[in-house]
Amino acid sequence: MRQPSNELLEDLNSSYQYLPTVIEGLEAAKRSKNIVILGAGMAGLVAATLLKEAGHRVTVLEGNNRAGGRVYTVREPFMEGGYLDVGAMRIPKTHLLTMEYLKRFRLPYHKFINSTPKDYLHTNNVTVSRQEYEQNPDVFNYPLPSHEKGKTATELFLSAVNPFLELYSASSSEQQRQLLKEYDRYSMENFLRYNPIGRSLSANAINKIKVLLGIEGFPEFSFLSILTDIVSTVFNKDLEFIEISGGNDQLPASLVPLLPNELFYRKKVTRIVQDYHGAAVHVNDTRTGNFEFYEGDFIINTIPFTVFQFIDVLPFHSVKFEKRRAIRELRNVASTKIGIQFKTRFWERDGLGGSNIITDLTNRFTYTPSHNIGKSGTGLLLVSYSWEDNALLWDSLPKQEKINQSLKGLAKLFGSQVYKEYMTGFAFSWNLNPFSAGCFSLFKPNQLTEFSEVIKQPEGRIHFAGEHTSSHHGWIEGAIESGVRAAIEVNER
Ligand SMILES: Cc1cc2nc3c(=O)[nH]c(=O)nc-3n(C[C@H](O)[C@H](O)[C@H](O)COP(=O)(O)OP(=O)(O)OC[C@H]3O[C@@H](n4cnc5c(N)ncnc54)[C@H](O)[C@@H]3O)c2cc1C
Ligand SMILES: N[C@@H](Cc1ccccc1)C(=O)O
Repeated sequence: MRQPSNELLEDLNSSYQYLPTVIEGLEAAKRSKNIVILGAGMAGLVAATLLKEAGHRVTVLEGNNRAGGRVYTVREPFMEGGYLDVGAMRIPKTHLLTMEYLKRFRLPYHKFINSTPKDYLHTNNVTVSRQEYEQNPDVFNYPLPSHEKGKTATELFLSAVNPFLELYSASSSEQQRQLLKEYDRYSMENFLRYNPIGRSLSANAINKIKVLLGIEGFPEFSFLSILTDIVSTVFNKDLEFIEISGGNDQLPASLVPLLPNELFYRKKVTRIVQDYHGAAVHVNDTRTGNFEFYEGDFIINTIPFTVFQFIDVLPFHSVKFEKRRAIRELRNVASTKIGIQFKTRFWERDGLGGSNIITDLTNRFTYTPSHNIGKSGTGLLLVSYSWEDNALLWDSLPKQEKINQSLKGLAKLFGSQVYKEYMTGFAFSWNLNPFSAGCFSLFKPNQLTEFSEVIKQPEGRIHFAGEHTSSHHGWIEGAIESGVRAAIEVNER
């Protein structure tokens, strides 16, 4: 997909400003402070290491038994070194903060193949390659009016959004602010249906876009957020992606050794109490069952707002009303990933070494691995990757039934060989994960305008980081951006 106007993306992207701090570190602490950091995902780990390097005393409290959070690579129950990035799987090379950390830790990486002309696309019971589809966009027989025929989902989508992007690019800064406020009212569905600036699309054309551009699960979410977070990234064919060779969890794992005496696991935060003296964090140690508390001058919270709702913050009025509203209303969309290990890499016989298969089956997106292409031995497929409504469906099934159903969908593309090739499988629902209650934050209409600033503002001694407080929702880049921002804020207090 052609990148929507760079101007809109650059205006909404504020991570680049933090690159110097990632490279050079924070300014030395004027006064060493005690800082308690909640969560050892990428945001917490980045904030903690920067503040420790600057001379502060940090304590990181992680509720789970591992660091990394939503960067999560699964190696069990797979054999022969098979692994699956169940969380973050691809890193855009334009995500400079993330790329800087890969460089710092000398982490090996290779191209993540995000789409190829040979990708299978399967909708309305028709299977063709991406190349065939792009040559004949009507191959899936979507019932469309004549003026919408002959166009791919991307072309239909761009025909609807380009007038807005062009108006935005041609506007002054003040006019752009007004445009964002005005267009923030729209969900993706309503923008496409009632397009205030261009030609509205038919319901069937919108369905073609939702299925093939992956937004079928959350059309009621913000037009602007889906456009900037999703469609301009994972469906942008000009964007190059990489993955860390051996699993993306090596990135958080590289930060952990920098915190040998500061990082504590299975410390589930239950309460925060702050006053003009300082702040205390109450935890339940899930190993011993003991209740403990940790005191500090300041707190950096990276826990996603979803599960943060289970944490008491006292005194009640030390958190302003608008922040509490954002904590209640900001969603983490659901996502499920199902990985299956097979005896051979049978998909490579169809030329699908590294590919992104898109279907309207319950599997939705299938990715063949971008590593070990052409090598003999077992192969590990991300058989199903789904978001929001498409993902919630999978929560209705027990684990083995998830595996069986995803195999059934795969057999529609590769035949019954999938059953003979099957070795073992793994399924993970981020919606059912007690440490995130979802996959990544995504604004609903009006939340870009109403929440963008309030969600990252400190509340007394509590600072807020995490991908949801960043300009890159749903990306490691956003977590790093927010960790650096919060570290700068606390370092300067
Ligand atoms: C399925 C999926 C696919 C993704 N794909 C990509 C991708 O391809 N590329 C990309 O760049 N990004 C991707 N992301 C997004 C990326 O993984 C996240 O944006 C990033 O990892 C979030 O980091 P964080 O530190 O903000 O939050 P988290 O990683 O969620 O860290 C928060 C930490 O807080 C802990 N915690 C929660 N509750 C408590 C509590 N009560 N007490 C103590 N600790 C607690 C959690 O265990 C966790 O470790 C994906 C995410 C998912 C889920
Ligand atoms: N970054 C994740 C999820 C995501 C996609 C698009 C937008 C926001 C988040 C992925 O690449 O799959």
